[in-house]
Amino acid sequence: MVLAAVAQLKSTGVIADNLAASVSIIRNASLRGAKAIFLPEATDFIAPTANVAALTRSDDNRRFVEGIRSAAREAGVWVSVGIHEAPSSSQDERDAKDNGGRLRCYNTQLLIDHQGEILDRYRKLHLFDVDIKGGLKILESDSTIPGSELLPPRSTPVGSLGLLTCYDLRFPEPSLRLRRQGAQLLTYPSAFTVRTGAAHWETLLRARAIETQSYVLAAAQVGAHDGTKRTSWGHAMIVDPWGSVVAQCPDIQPYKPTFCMADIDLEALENTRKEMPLWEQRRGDVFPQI
Ligand SMILES: O=C(O)CNC(=O)[C@H](CS)NC(=O)CCC(=O)C(=O)O
Repeated sequence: MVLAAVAQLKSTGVIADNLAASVSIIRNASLRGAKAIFLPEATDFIAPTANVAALTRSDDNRRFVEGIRSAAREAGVWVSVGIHEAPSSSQDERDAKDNGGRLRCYNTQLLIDHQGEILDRYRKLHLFDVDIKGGLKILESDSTIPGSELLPPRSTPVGSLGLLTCYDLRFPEPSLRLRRQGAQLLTYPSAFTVRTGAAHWETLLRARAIETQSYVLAAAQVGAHDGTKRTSWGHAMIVDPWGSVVAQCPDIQPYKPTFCMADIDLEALENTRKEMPLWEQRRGDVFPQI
């Protein structure tokens, strides 16, 4: 058995503050025995859309990534963290411009090992473009370039880990593909809205855990983000392969940076999979594409 921690915090437009909160969570969770620590989507900053391109390319943002890598190395733990990632070459930068000529970025989850090395950069595949009556209109693709590939699961101290992000949660096909490729845990760093989170968040997380018979690690942004109209749902949690919520962060205001932890029991996971062998029962003859 090994402990995993998921974080809940409220990122602001001040990158250095968000780094300090994240480093403190990494240190405290590792002191309490966690071997892998999961931070939310957009932990580096949440700011008005007009500021996203410049903040993404700022020295502060480079320092953010270096600071998380150092904290992982010093604590000797693995860290997953959601960031805004600039395209790496000037050609990619040109391709990244939106219709208005604005520079876009990737919504990226970094997976960092206990030595501070960045092993994976998962770029969010499904972007949150919605227009819901009652005032929820968000066009993530205005500021974000969609990723183009699912990464194979990565072997970590808490098990074989599949990387996904936030809105990807609504699409079962990548989670099923990752499970077929051997994932035992799925991670969804998120910044769900209050409107959709109240209705769908826990149900979707538990559904993904139940149908893939995997742990689901869901770090989350929480609360009203300064300078924006956005408020995040929080409810960061860990769900086990049977679908039980085995850890959840507090929903008490004022929101403080926090984390919750659960034991990852891979033996119980394998038993669950043996007792109800969904993967031997799938109708690949009828649904070959997964
Ligand atoms: O890049 C950033 O600044 C942070 N990213 C986000 O907050 C993203 C895109 S706007 N949020 C979601 O995907 C929410 C999904 C959601 O709420 C749902 O599926 O219901």
